[in-house]
Amino acid sequence: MPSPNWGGHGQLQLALSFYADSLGRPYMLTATKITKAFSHDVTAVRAVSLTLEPGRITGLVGASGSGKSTLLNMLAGLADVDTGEVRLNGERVPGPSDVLVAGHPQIRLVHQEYQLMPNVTIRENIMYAVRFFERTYREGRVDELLKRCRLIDVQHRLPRQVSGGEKQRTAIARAVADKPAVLLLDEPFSHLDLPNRLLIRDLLFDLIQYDKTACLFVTHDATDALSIADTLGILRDGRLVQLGPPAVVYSQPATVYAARMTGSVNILKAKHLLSLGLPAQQITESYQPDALVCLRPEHIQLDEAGVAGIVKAVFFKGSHSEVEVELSRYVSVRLLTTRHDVKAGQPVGIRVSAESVWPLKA
Ligand SMILES: Nc1ncnc2c1ncn2[C@@H]1O[C@H](COP(=O)(O)OP(=O)(O)OP(=O)(O)O)[C@@H](O)[C@H]1O
Repeated sequence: MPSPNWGGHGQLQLALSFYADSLGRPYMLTATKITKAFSHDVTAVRAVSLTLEPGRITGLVGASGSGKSTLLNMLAGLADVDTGEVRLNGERVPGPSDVLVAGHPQIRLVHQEYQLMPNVTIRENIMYAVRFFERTYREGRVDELLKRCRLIDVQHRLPRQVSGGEKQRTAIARAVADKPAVLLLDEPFSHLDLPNRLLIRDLLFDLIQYDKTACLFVTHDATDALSIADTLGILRDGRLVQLGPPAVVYSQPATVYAARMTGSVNILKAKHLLSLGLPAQQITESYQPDALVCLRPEHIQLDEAGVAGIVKAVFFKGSHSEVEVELSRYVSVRLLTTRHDVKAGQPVGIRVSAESVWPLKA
């Protein structure tokens, strides 16, 4: 049982405070219609509402400038909201203009630049977060985190003497060291090579499940969000345009932007579905001719008996290839195949099922 050196907290209350409020309810962060403008023509976040639940991961995907960092800062109590509110288990999270020291003790934000203390070791950086706890617990917790974050071999080095991935893992270890209720991460996977991305993804998943932290991370690349998040949000121009389970957002994107932000996609006018061999009656009954629809590449198959086209390009992706097929002067589509014998210029046939076509808003 951990017991920090500050007075006033009974041990039971402290133990509860790691996972729940004083009534024993698990921590939940809610944002209700929060908005932030920097000037009359720059509104970075517009009426965003979301809930972060214990042990669950929410990923927010948005292009550069879509308001991700501003949103994180408001959720962490590091920026004032103009309108709306952020609450942790019903209690308002104050902004910097309401308190002397900005930030909430139960909410941690890991920045893109890691913000490690440059002149102390990796171990001491993590230790700092649990400096108020008694020595035995403190040492044990740091050892545990060094092990889980695979930092044991570099623990006595300074931040400048370790790799980007090791710095990122140190920043995460430091942020979760005293088991905050909420962990917010700004682009945790950027600037990292694939092995490090996978390591951090697995590490986060593990830490959040284990400590029942409510987690939100923002990214401009949906690949990681799709694989780790329980809920996926799409942010555009400060607005949350879609929020739901990753599989739903991926297969039923609300808008063209949501479709493009979540992976490779074919976006067509409904009238061009005729070139894909879909029945004319079904198309005219379901869509206006110029309505936009989308079709993921994996839902188009190569099939000799299908609609004829010519391969324009083949992009090798390791486990599969993405193949661009021209079907007419106006219509080309991308499809996925595990075949390695497909070459540019080759005539092929393709097949699509009508159920995999999804209508989009512009
Ligand atoms: N301090 C500020 N003053 C004025 N405008 C700002 C300020 N901070 C951010 N902005 C503007 O608000 C908008 C959202 O910025 P924000 O940094 O939140 O986006 P982001 O999605 O995190 O971008 P990136 O992925 O490039 O980091 C942008 O148009 C940005 O130029």
